[in-house]
Amino acid sequence: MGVTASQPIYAVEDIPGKGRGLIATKDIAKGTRIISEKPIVSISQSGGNIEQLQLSMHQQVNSLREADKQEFLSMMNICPYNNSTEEWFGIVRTNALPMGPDLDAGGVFLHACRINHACDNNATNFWNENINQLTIHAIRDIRKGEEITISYLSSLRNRQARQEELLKNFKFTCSCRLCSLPPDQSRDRDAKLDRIHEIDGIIEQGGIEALVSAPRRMLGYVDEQIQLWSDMSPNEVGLGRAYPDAFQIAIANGDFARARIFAEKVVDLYLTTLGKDSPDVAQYKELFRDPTTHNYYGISMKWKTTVEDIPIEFDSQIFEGWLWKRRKPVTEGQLADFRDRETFPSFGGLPDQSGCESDYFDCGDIATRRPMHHWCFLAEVQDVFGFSPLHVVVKDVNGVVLPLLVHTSCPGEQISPSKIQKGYTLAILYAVRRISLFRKPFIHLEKPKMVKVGSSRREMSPSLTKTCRSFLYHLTDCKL
Ligand SMILES: C[S@@+](CC[C@H](N)C(=O)[O-])C[C@H]1O[C@@H](n2cnc3c(N)ncnc32)[C@H](O)[C@@H]1O
Repeated sequence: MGVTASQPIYAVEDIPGKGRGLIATKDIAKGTRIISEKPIVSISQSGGNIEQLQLSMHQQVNSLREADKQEFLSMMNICPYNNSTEEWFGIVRTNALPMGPDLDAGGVFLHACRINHACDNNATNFWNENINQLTIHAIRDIRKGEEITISYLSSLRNRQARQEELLKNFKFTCSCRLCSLPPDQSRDRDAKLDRIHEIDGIIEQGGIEALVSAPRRMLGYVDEQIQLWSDMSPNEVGLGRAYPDAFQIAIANGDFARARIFAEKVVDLYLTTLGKDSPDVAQYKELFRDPTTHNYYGISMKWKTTVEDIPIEFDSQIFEGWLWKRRKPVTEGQLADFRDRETFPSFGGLPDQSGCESDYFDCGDIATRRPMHHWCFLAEVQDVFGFSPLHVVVKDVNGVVLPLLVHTSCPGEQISPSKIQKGYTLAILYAVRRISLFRKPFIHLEKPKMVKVGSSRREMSPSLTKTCRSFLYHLTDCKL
């Protein structure tokens, strides 16, 4: 992978209905670098107003070697013009590919700009900052005689959105394999692409905050995106966006093990699409070696793991389940697992009252939100100070001792004093943590029935009382 072709492996030819284009003159293996090229003309968005950009372009074109100038002038122009400056500007506008450190510049490349668009492109373009050149890599095996194509789109959307973007920006109607699918197949694909796009929006909107407040949900979204891509056809560029998201979710929560695996996947993908001399490959190789060097590391340590936590003997389905933290299907009557900190969170792991998205509720609105799964705060009672509201000192599942108030909205249904004693186990279903600056941490409950107390005197109750046991069955059996 990342191989550079030693001789040209393509020829520029006339392509019916598209002007000119690039045709493979040999079989090209996936990952091959087809082109590596410097621009002959470039303009940057930060290079001033339109007159200044036109002047710069004029000077660059006029200083080209005659052969290059003729080649530039033979390039396609989809913009109307009244004079040579406007004509040349139109050529740049039609052909420029993104380049520069922040991709805020556009460059005209003699070879790469002859490549036509396809929504199911077999090659991809990237600006490589290390070698200061634009690269084109094969993202699929390309057969001799096949046209080499890239994507002109900002992202792969549904057919209508793609057609609109291409017509608006490049003045053509795409008739690639994807755009020519029969309506039913196209509808099915479009629904998947719409969902991928929707998830992109959710992840972008959620920002760093959601990576920490709802990491499991966010990881689930990326998992869904990757499954959608695999259902269609593997899309190196789409996956190249999804895996870095998964990496960030893992490392923002201290999950070294998963972060390392995601970093490795990014390296594999980038080797194919960008090549081994790309700065992005170097960056993710370093993150694979030590994920903790990422600046998100340590924002939360909720999922703290080490490299030893990477499972080695699982079959691939179990491994994928572990990697994406997929919820295991529960069978009726199955007891909840005490070691599962999502089902039995510590006090610090409970959802808080803030309106933000969390892994626990279906939406951020306190009035209407519903639990997305079952969870239970378990704690051993260390001391009892009062009953209205319940005021106790407890030790949570992490062994943290803390004073705790349990408020309920129904004063008539307070927990009976006789039910709570030192050494008993307190179990609160769907507990929500509240912390205020001047008060003790507390848990507010809408329904006192959500509190159960067991008389186990053992540390953290593998032998809960019958009440608690049925309560735990309840955790896995009841429908939300
Ligand atoms: C950067 S140029 C590509 C090279 C160009 N075909 C040439 O002859 O120099 C972009 C223009 O090529 C044409 N083009 C690219 N992909 C196409 C496609 N799939 N179908 C039809 N025209 C296409 C459009 O006119 C578009 O504005």
